[in-house]
Amino acid sequence: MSDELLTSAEMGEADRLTIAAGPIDGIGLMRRAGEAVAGEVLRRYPSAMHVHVLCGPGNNGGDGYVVARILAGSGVATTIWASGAPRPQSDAALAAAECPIASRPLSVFEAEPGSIVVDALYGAGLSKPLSGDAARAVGVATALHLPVVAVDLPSGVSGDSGRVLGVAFAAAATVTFARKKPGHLLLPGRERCGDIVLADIGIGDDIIARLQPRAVDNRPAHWLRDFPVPAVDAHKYKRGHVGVFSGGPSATGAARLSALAAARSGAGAVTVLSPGNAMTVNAGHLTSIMLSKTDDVADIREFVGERRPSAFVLGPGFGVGDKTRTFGLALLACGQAQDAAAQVDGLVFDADAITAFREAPEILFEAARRPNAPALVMTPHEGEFSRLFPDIADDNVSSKLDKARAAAARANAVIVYKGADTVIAAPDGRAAINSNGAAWLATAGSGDVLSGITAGLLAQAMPPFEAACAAVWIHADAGSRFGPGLIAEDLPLALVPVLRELVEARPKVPVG
Ligand SMILES: NC(=O)C1=CN([C@@H]2O[C@H](COP(=O)(O)OP(=O)(O)OC[C@H]3O[C@@H](n4cnc5c(N)ncnc54)[C@H](OP(=O)(O)O)[C@@H]3O)[C@@H](O)[C@H]2O)[C@@H](O)CC1
Ligand SMILES: Nc1ncnc2c1ncn2[C@@H]1O[C@H](COP(=O)(O)OP(=O)(O)O)[C@@H](O)[C@H]1O
Ligand SMILES: [K+]
Repeated sequence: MSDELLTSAEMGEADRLTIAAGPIDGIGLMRRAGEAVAGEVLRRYPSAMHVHVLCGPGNNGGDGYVVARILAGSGVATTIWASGAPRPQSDAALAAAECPIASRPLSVFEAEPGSIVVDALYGAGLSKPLSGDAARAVGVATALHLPVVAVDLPSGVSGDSGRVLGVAFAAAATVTFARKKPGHLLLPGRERCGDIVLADIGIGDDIIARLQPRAVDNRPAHWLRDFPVPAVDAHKYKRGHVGVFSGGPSATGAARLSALAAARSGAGAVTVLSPGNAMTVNAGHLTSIMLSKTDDVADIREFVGERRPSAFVLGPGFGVGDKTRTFGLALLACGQAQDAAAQVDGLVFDADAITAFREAPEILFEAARRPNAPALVMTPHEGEFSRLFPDIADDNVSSKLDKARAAAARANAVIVYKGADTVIAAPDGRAAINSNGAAWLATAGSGDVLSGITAGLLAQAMPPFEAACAAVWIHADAGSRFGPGLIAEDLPLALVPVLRELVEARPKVPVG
């Protein structure tokens, strides 16, 4: 599997372990890295007249000297612009010594329209914002609209966080090695990378496995084996029953969107739990989805005892107030009931169910930490995240990945930190970054659909982290396929072809 994401520290360790295991040494890895980049330049720009290779002082620059040697050897006019000499005896110094082209100082870098830039200034070792000659080089490339091929990362982009330190190149393509890094998927880094090419430079899967990376690029391979399909003897309640709480008479649509999505995702039964004063409105808009009057905690208990739901959605359109907190805490206490049948497997708290706890988040976290509490998945967008986790949100150094993980650990919940680069994190540190979305999903009610898909999968006994990862991927795939014109009402039906392909692919995934 090659979807693991490596931090720069993990990549350095992979490098070290590979060299220690032999037979490939540091300069060997560097030669392979440079060969991969040069190959990509020649493949993309076969008639390039002139390539400018910008080399930094570290190993990223070392890769650049290899690229320049190979391009020049292929007959391409190549100029090296160097920022500082490599450290003596380093692999980069060896690579520079093997390169027959004299370098010119980066401080006088100039280029002509139509030429190509290879950015080998800084990669995993980026330690501060780009300034001086490097920042000027970014300006030159940008002003002339020169295609840039970045080595490992566009200089200026942090591989761990995807942040831009100062300024950064906007590459047409980025060639990285062994595994992608979080900064290739997190924004704004993702946008600066262009096409990402993953090159095998001889760092084996066994080495990566020894590092036990905890973050992945969210793809079906990670959760498909847990993806539910109905058993031959299924009946509707065996497929899982989801309860979705509705808001008052003028705020019922969000719950219905969520309910429809839960049903499309395979829950055998879905009930909208409506306040008495919104029953008529809801009844007028529901067909296969059931409806039950729910005004207080006693109504919830009765529903749980009699109808045996396995998952709930609380929050979409529900309103922020005492009732939201009371309902949320009552749901989290479901596992504490004496009646074992009153066990609820999973809860999805979205929107108002998150905001409602902004003044006293600890009460929510404590309830979620209690033994036997149902598994909790929370799906905050950026605003909701900062209401529940203000200190984590305000941290200007941590990545979105780190933030989601910290929040998951604190809340004992799976956190789906939404956005164009949604991060899913579990309390145990596992995390995934989603990259198959599209901006078409930025439409009102889209998040309500996501919470419904998540609950639908939870109700079918999919484990919470996997259910959340699957829901995010499925939602994003449906939205990207639908494309222009998408509104949230379209999403439940747009799930159908996505689900069909997953079900068809499922048996091919090795179990174990
Ligand atoms: N690991 C592997 O498996 C493999 C790794 N490989 C390659 O190695 C790369 C990592 O190399 P690396 O560790 O030497 O770091 P690199 O990115 O060259 O930067 C360090 C130098 O830049 C300097 N510097 C940093 N930021 C700066 C700034 N803004 N402005 C000015 N200076 C700045 C920094 O200075 P310092 O922080 O020490 O002050 C230091 O001198 C990796 O991206 C990949 O391309 C491949 O060869 C294949 C195998
Ligand atoms: N630019 C984007 N690219 C990909 N996905 C996006 C983008 N903008 C929003 N989304 C996704 O759309 C959904 C919006 O959810 P949310 O903000 O809760 O909206 P609402 O409250 O209107 O339902 C989330 O799943 C989010 O990840
Ligand atoms: K670079």
